[in-house]
Amino acid sequence: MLLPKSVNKLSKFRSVQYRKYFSLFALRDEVDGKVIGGGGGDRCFRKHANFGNGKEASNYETKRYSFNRDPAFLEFGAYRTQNRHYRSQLHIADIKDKLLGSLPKFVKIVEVGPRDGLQNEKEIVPTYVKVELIKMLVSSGLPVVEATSFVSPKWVPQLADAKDVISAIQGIGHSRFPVLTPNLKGFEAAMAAGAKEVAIFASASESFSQSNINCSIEESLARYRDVALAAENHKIPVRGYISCVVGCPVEGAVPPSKVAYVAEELINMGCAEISLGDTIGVGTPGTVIPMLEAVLDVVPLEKLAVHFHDTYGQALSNIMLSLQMGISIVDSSISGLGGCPYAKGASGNVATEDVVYMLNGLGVKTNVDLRKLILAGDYISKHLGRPSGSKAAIALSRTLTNASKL
Ligand SMILES: CC(C)(COP(=O)([O-])OP(=O)([O-])OC[C@H]1O[C@@H](n2cnc3c(N)ncnc32)[C@H](O)[C@@H]1OP(=O)([O-])[O-])[C@@H](O)C(=O)NCCC(=O)NCCSC(=O)C[C@@](C)(O)CC(=O)[O-]
Repeated sequence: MLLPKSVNKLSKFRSVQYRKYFSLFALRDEVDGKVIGGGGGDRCFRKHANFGNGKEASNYETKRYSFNRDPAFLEFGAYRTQNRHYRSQLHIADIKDKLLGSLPKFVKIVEVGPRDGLQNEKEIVPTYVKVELIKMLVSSGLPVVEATSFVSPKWVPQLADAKDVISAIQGIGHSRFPVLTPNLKGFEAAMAAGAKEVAIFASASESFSQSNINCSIEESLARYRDVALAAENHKIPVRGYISCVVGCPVEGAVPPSKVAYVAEELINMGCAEISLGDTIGVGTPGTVIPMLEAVLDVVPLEKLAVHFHDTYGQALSNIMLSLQMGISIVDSSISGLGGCPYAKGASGNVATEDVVYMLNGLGVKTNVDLRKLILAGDYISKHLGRPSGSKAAIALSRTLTNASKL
């Protein structure tokens, strides 16, 4: 391959394949994901990062790189030694396009920490702490913060203050605050408290349905039809969850066809969105792909959300492949809080900070400010008296010297 010799020649390349090449080598700020540099290899990366920071690189090393200061052209750079000429390997862009070309440009993050994250906490978290957490999450730019559940306080004592939480967050920011409602009783209580969106939660596993909501899958679907109808009358959007989409703590592997069946029932009753929950975090890309394929056969892509727990450390890889399959709604929980009271051993959801960090690195927009997110995680982790479950938050808190001063 001949290296282009002039900017004019490069411009020709740029007009055709600029985006591809540029993002292949883009170096992004680790916190906000903004592009600060790029290049065709480690060395180009470093040099370009220097320019991105506004510093002139004037040492001998610099001269050995063939690159232009315009970030758009850097990817065409090459590294030469006396014996070898290292090229930018433009064909790698095809691989990148194959692997990442289908990623959505924007991902909507549904923060479930105040509900899914806290519902499993044994010590009751005071209402004011929940409200402050929600305010901090809203200020980070999260578009949806699932706030609480209107379930039986005997079943989930931690969320017995649902009414107070909802009334305290009325009018905060521009985020939406859906709440879980297992039946008409919960729906009516949610409406009375001022909730404007609800979520219903079915399961693809019979055993889990029994242990979580004390009824069979069919009974739950009948209840949810009533809730969905009531919501339609109130012009309230309904989200439908399906638990155990890959595995169940009692039954083991769950067939994708069963998930597809429940998903279609939920769609038919009017759910605006279906969130697929790997409740016990056993899924891997190998088991998640067939499940998503089965559901995509009956639910439009834009209505699907993924909800991965990170029990086996698989959540980010499962999210990545979901994005590659075109899904653009991802549930996550601040600091990786959570677990389900009716799924023993299930750990928290994937941490929101980790998801945002990954999406920033991929150049996928979320409109979420990772610094503010880290502050929210810091707040709740301190209250709970344990370290954050987010690896990105822990690592960044070290480098961002004092997170509370950001
Ligand atoms: C569904 C029920 C209520 C059935 O519970 P039940 O005991 O079968 O219901 P019941 O109708 O016989 O009522 C029993 C008592 O609960 C009351 N009750 C009944 N409904 C309500 C209500 N809405 N709000 C407040 N109180 C309620 C009702 O009034 C009665 O009170 P009593 O007469 O004994 O004083 C119960 O099983 C329940 O509340 N379960 C909720 C369990 C739960 O919240 N699980 C966690 C959420 S799901 C999840 O985390 C998974 C997900 C979504 O994140 C996705 C994933 O990761 O997989």
